[in-house]
Amino acid sequence: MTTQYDALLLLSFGGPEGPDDVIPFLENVTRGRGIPRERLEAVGEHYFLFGGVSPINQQCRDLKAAIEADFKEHSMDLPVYWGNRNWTPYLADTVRQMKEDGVRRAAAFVTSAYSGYSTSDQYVEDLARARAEVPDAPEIDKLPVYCRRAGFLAPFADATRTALAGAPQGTHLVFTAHSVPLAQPRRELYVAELEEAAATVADEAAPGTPWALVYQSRSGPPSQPWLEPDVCDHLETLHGAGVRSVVTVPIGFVSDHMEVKYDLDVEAAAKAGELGMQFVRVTTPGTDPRFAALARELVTEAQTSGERA
Ligand SMILES: CC1=C(CCC(=O)O)c2cc3nc(cc4[nH]c(cc5[nH]c(cc1n2)c(C)c5CCC(=O)O)c(CCC(=O)O)c4C)C(CCC(=O)O)=C3C
Ligand SMILES: [Fe+2]
Repeated sequence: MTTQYDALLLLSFGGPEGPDDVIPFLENVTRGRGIPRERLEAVGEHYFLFGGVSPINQQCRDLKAAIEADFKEHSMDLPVYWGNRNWTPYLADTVRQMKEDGVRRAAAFVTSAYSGYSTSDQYVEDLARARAEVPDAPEIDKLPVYCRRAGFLAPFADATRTALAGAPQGTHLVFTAHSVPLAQPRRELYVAELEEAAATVADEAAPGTPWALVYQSRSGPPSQPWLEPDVCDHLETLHGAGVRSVVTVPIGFVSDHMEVKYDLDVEAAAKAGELGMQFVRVTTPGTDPRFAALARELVTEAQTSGERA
């Protein structure tokens, strides 16, 4: 079976772009999800610390431009659209625009590499909901998860190798991903894919270097169990074991958005500082040309195999 796509949709999370956006954005993210008010207020402060601007939207604009440049270079003649779950440009508005432009069948490249509810299934639900709002909406297939692909892993491996080259003997690698509730559907697969990705990057960057996969950015009520250990607790454990230097690899993310810039660069870095540990955080794939090219590879493969997520 072959599928012909006539557009690529970059599908992302969305983030506020000014102080007045912060609270409405957080309300969009947490609607009906039982996140305690105190947690919302605390996370609001993370955004206000950065002027109410999340880096994620500009990162999406930059990735879209990188994908367009890659398409052009490889004579791939597909328009690229961008829509978000939680902030403008809202997905439904993008789908409406695609429909008006005559798009019939699009492939969606999601800014998350893994299987699981938050990382994959929720984006599929977003697509269905947005399409339901638009009469005669184009078909939109989510492209397969890409956590095993070189276009995603090689930029991490290179950045990790470089960071380790400047770090002292005895440095540990700390891979981080967004925590999710233990009860979340498909949590086991999410964890298994993260473990595999971390092992691959550790092995490519520095075989034999001690590493662990830990979690960050937990929310939800304290009574609800989420994936652990938290990165800050892990730093304490390492410190107790005599480790004095870590290189942190945010393997669960594709760009240096707020969960990276605050939860790692501010919070975890401060924790390491208190403990007297050296803390280096490596960059995510972002607009690495190999990552931009991955969108084209996945579209091309989907067109020839008909494989979908
Ligand atoms: C697995 C996962 C990813 C990785 C996959 C992916 O990248 O999509 C991710 C990414 C992101 N999460 C982000 C922001 C937030 N996530 C929240 C809340 C939650 N995240 C969850 C999971 C994940 N989240 C979950 C289970 C919740 C609880 C509520 C719910 O069940 O949905 C909240 C509410 C406040 C709080 O409690 O933290 C905020 C503000 C941003 C934007 C950053 C920016 O602005 O730059 C990004 C990229
Ligand atoms: Fe999140």
